[in-house]
Order: sequence, then structure tokens, then C-alpha cells
Amino acid sequence: MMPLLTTKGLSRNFGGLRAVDSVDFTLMPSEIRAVIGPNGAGKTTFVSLVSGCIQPSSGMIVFDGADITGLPAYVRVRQGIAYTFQITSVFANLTAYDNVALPVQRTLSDGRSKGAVRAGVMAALERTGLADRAHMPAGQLSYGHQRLLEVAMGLALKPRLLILDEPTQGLADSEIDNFITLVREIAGSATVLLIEHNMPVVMQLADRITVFNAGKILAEGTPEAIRENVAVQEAYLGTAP
Ligand SMILES: Nc1ncnc2c1ncn2[C@@H]1O[C@H](COP(=O)(O)OP(=O)(O)OP(=O)(O)O)[C@@H](O)[C@H]1O
Repeated sequence: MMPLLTTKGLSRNFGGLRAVDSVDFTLMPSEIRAVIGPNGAGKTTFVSLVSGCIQPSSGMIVFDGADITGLPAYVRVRQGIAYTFQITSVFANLTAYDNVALPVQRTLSDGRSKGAVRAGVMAALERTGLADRAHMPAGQLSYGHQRLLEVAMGLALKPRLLILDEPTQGLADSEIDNFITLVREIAGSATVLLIEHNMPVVMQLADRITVFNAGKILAEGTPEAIRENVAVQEAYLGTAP
């Protein structure tokens, strides 16, 4: 099977700091991959490089067999890479419905067909549990629901790769359970790359886990293997003897 995504020697400097340092990474289709690591390890920078929000200092990104390193973010979205980054894309003054209508319109050949837009918007809102809040201004939703709204906007793009950056932040425990169900369902039709600090969520969801530390991949493996990895315990989990 061909990988959906690979990076080769991917690096990004900020001044003298190597936030992402020569990362070789492979993601297979329909995987749920969690990316974990201490604060400042380079996780957000890494997924920002994959989505095209920032450009690499060096290295290469291949998506579905094609070199996308030089492509702008909006072209990558069109090719099937959707991302949600900590409420950067939600318009506070628009309703939840209208926020999701924007990406739905982009996926329809006739984006002005009201019925098709409505069906697409409501499907995404229902999947994320926000259907009964469709007509609330996004800015009036709780922080956790704004995170879910971002997921709905990502889903509306019908992505092949959905990148989620700390999606459970601000969600209540009951909402986290729904979120886990949602991600499993999303994984039926898309590959999921998930930055997540909530370890129970990571352990329940991930097929494989990639551990970042100081810009590099420290370890990679199944949840069981990562839990037992002594270097990971020392660097991140803080549970080494
Ligand atoms: N635009 C920027 N300019 C300068 N330094 C940056 C910039 N973005 C990130 N950094 C630095 O790069 C390093 C990696 O940051 P990044 O946000 O990728 O880490 P992270 O693993 O996602 O951390 P967190 O878990 O706290 O979100 C940090 O030292 C951070 O301060």
C-alpha cells in the first residue's frame, strides 16, 4: 500500500531555533495517528508545514504520491488536506450554520444550490453534535463547541487527510466520549492526524503514535509500545522510575 503522506528531512527554523528538525514521517491511508510530545516539541509547526500554512526551511512533503512542498495551503485543501487549528478559522459573527456553509460551498460544483448546501451543512453539524446550535453565532458557542465547529468545517471539505490540533481542549468529559466516537467514524472515510495532549484519548483512538521531542521524532509505535518506551516516559509521560 502506498503511504498517503511522507515527509523527508523536513525542517523549519525560527531564527536560531530548529522547531522541526529533519523529520522523516510516513502516514498510511485510513490510519488514526496521534502526535504527542512536550510543549514546544514542534508538533504544531510540523502539521502547519504539512497543511502549507508555513513553508519549510528544507525538506520535502509528498501527498498521495505527489510532491506538494511548494504548493500553497488552499491548493492542498483542494487536494484533500483539511486542518483545524485552535479556532483560527471560525468567524465569530457568523452562525455555526454559515461557518460550515463556506467550506460546503467549496466542495459543490454548484455551490449556490441551496438544498445541497443545506444537506451538506446539516450533515457536518449533526456528525459533530452541533445541529441544535446551527443558528447560534459561533462566537457565542462555548470554547469546546467552537473547536467542534472547526471539526465540522474540516469535515465539510470531505478531506482525505484531516489534521486536528488539540481538538478536545475545552470539551467536557461527556463531549470527549462523543468526540472519540466521531473520530472513529471519520476514520472510515479519511486518514486522521491528531495532535492531542489528553493521553486517555490518544490511547483509545490512535492506531499508532508519533512522539516529538525537540523538533525530532523520538519514538513511534502502537499505543502499547509507546506506553512501555522508557525514553518516552522520561521525555514526556514523566512516569519513568
Ligand atoms: N512563528 C514562530 N516564531 C518563532 N518561534 C516559533 C514560532 N512558532 C513556533 N515557534 C517555536 O518553535 C518551537 C515549537 O513550537 P510548536 O508550537 O510547534 O510546539 P508544540 O509541540 O506544538 O507545542 P504545544 O504543545 O505547546 O502546542 C517552540 O519553541 C516555539 O516557541
